[in-house]
Amino acid sequence: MNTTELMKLSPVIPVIVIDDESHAVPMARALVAGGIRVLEVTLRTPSALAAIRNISREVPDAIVGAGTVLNPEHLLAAADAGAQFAVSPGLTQALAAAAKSSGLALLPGAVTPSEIMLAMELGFNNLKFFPAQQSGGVAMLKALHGPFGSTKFCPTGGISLETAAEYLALENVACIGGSWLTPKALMQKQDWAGIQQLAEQAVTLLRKK
Ligand SMILES: O=C(O)C(=O)C[C@H](O)[C@H](O)COP(=O)(O)O
Repeated sequence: MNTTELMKLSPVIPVIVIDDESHAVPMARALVAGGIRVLEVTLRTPSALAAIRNISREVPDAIVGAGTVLNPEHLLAAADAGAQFAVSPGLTQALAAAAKSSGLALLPGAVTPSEIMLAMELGFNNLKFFPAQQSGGVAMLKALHGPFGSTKFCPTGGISLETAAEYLALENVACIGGSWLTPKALMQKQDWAGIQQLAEQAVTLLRKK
């Protein structure tokens, strides 16, 4: 799995926070049943690595990766837990080197021209654009398309079902990320049918051209 393939698999990548390890597998099954296979579990909670491990073992149709990967230790722990990709909010040389040597696909974050140039220098042409809305959103991505015509972005941060289509219509946007598919309230209630419905709604409304 490389990031080009990954970004083609789903118009939207849910950004997931797992507070309770037991929620991971039923939540992943609900998203997959709703048509979303690529899942980003953020390493923000103590349950995250166990969640990745359990999803990768028990939900074979899911392609599970780790989000909030901030350093080589996170990346290696994610790979060890069975993550098939990693997403980071930014990029460092150490993280780039760890991704290269481990072979794990990394989607690193960049928003400014210099950050994008550095990422390209380190071998990354598929980037997360984070935080998307706060960094200038659609207008910023349109402006970046001029000098960086071959770079593809996955904007994430501040995007909702209402604004998602605007992003996906851009030539340099391959997919988007968002937390709205797994809201805390539904997770706490273990409302897996509700999460499946959110996934179905997103898939129906957001087919990438
Ligand atoms: O922790 C990370 O590395 C992240 O990926 C941050 C997420 O992209 C945003 O938290 C998602 O943004 P919202 O959809 O606005 O909630």
